[in-house]
Amino acid sequence: ALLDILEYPDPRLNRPATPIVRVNKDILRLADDMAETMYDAPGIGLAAPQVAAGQQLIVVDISENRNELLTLVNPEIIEAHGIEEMKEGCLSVPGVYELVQRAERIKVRAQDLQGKPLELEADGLLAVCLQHEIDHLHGRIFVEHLSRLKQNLIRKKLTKRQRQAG
Ligand SMILES: O=C(O)C[C@@H](Cc1ccccc1)C(=O)SCC(=O)c1ccccc1
Ligand SMILES: [Zn+2]
Repeated sequence: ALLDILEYPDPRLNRPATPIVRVNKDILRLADDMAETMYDAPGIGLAAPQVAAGQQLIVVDISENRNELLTLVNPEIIEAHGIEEMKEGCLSVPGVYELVQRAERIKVRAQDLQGKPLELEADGLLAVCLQHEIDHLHGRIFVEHLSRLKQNLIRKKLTKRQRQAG
């Protein structure tokens, strides 16, 4: 099912997600709904806090044909190297695209939906997207990497937009 994506500055976006102890059918359903919601948005990633779910679960698909879904349970960055800048967007901050500095290459440890441990190395867009999604699990939005001034402008713009939307 399509889920509602929370919009900045919703306080639920700043709440750290809790680790998933056991992947049960509710988590499987959430992962499925998150993937459907990501493809529909469209986006290249989505984190559970963005759909008001407080679990450590993210979905990512940066493929051209939108058919290489990556679902990560309790993901954590265990290695980070270099620095790169990339323009980022966020489904919770519609219409805002800003340059953000992140690690150029990372190693991520997680579990898959069968609860099996997995480790993956990433660079380029996948590394940026994984860092962006894992930030969401810690209650961090990409705009928080920007200047205070920019954050205030974005907050004003979005709250005005939300008022108009009624
Ligand atoms: O809010 C999110 O987590 C989704 C976000 C992920 C992301 C985008 C760019 C850099 C880092 C992380 C998005 O997918 S925003 C939409 C977007 O960037 C996009 C949408 C369709 C095709 C390609 C990109
Ligand atoms: Zn985001």
